[in-house]
Amino acid sequence: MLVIGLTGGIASGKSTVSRYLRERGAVIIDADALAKELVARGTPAWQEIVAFFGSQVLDEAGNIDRKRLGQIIFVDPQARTKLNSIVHPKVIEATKKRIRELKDNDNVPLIVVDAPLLIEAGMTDLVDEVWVVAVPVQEQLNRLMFRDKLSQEEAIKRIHSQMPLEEKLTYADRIIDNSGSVEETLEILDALWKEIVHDTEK
Ligand SMILES: CC(C)(COP(=O)(O)OP(=O)(O)OC[C@H]1O[C@@H](n2cnc3c(N)ncnc32)[C@H](O)[C@@H]1O)[C@@H](O)C(=O)NCCC(=O)NCCS
Ligand SMILES: Nc1ncnc2c1ncn2[C@@H]1O[C@H](COP(=O)(O)OP(=O)(O)OP(=O)(O)O)[C@@H](O)[C@H]1O
Repeated sequence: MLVIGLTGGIASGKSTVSRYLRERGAVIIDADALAKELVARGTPAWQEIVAFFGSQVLDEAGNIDRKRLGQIIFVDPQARTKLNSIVHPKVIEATKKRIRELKDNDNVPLIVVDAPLLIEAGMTDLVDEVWVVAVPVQEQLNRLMFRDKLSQEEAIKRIHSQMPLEEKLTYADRIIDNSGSVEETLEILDALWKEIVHDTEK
């Protein structure tokens, strides 16, 4: 069973790609969602985050205030490294476990690990192929500012908090060009799906 690691910069279009693959029958492991579960109130990761960042990153109910934490880690590399060191090992373990469970299920045609930091977090060993969703940085910036209602300065900081696209591309087994319309990307994926499912049935 093929395990694909789907990655790409912030707002490059990973969710758009993974939604299509899910509709075709792939099972998606969403690393952002796993990370969210792993920092739920009272968990060991939550405790470590509160110990380091203080209660300024909690909302009134004691949950992590993601907006607040984001405002810190996207501008402060040391804080980001610390958060990553708390969360990433746990995301890796949870992803490994989920892949093992899914591999025991014969009905799953394709497993997709949707992880924005697949390469940065050292998760490429968990997957058979790395797919990188690519958009020119100016287009990425426009889409990010529009989607998350960020200023240009805030959006640039977020983009710069990740590995540059050119470096990500050196890890890519396949590059998914999402610079055109969504319809064009879906056509690319359609062809890719036929090729992959055909290959795995051989
Ligand atoms: C920083 C946090 C609090 C922001 O939460 P928020 O709900 O606003 O955003 P969300 O989780 O949807 O992430 C949006 C995007 O930001 C980027 N991003 C998230 N965390 C990071 C990070 N540590 N470094 C660089 N980019 C990141 C990703 O492209 C992601 O898709 C949250 O993303 C977080 O806890 N990040 C650390 C966990 C992580 O590394 N997740 C990715 C697993 S591969
Ligand atoms: N081909 C496209 N043309 C125009 N807009 C697009 C295209 N693909 C995606 N978008 C839009 O760009 C934004 C970012 O896309 P998406 O949310 O899929 O990115 P992502 O990589 O999953 O983001 P994140 O890293 O934050 O998880 C969304 O508002 C989406 O609707």
